[in-house]
Amino acid sequence: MGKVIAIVPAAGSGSRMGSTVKKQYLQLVDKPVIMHTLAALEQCPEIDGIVIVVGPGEVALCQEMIDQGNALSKIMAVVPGGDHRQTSVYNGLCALPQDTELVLIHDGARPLIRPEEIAEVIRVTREIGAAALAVPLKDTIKVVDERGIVMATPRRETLWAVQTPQVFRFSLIMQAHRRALDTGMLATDDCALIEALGSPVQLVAGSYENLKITTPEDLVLAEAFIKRRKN
Ligand SMILES: Nc1ccn([C@@H]2O[C@H](COP(=O)(O)OP(=O)(O)OP(=O)(O)O)[C@@H](O)[C@H]2O)c(=O)n1
Ligand SMILES: C[C@](O)(CO)[C@H](O)COP(=O)(O)O
Repeated sequence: MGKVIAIVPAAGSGSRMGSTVKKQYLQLVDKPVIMHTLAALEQCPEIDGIVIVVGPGEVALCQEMIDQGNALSKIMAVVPGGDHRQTSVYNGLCALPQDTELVLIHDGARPLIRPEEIAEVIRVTREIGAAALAVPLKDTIKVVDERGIVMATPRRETLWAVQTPQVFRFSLIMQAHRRALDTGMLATDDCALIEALGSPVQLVAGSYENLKITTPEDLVLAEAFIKRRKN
């Protein structure tokens, strides 16, 4: 069997957080957000290596942070990202070794992922080729026009909020990204690129705790979840 390598896109600007320090480097209880994320990936026995994608000017800073947090032995490379999440992931894909079998993509800004959830998505990907963690939506969703007038109310039972990790066979995700480059498709997650190929993506029920740190209130929630886990 080939290797399972994680790509951690962490090159975003965090505009919705509105803080001077980028959200992936903000302190969350005992360490920066990104270090929580890396620790969970490190602890998952199914993962063989980790490639981190950071802002073009942050490679040295990130490398230094990793060297200081000396419990991280799986980091293979820190590479510069691009203007969009999709470009950052593609840069990570281009840095993977040839013997990679499965690629696991996990947002640097999702620090509450659990090693056992990661392992389950990997297990399902071995059967299907593409899988992602997700949760059923709790709210009723409205589709609106540009004035905010409601156009439709989709049936909630059909709606899931997709998270990361998203895991793919290496050849499949490479094909999907290259096709997106050719067609100019830009998506906010990697599953959408697989869907565009017409290939199946299996969702795996995850946890509402695996939130993405996006706006300031997410930090309050994440801190509460971490403290509850410590107790
Ligand atoms: N050019 C980009 C944009 C995003 N990301 C990463 O993709 C993940 C999810 O993106 P998001 O939460 O949207 O992060 P930002 O783009 O940083 O946030 P915002 O949209 O608020 O600016 C984050 O770990 C982020 O660092 C990335 O690697 N490269
Ligand atoms: C990939 C993702 O985490 C799935 O929820 C998300 O789409 C990435 O960030 P964004 O906030 O949607 O741009």
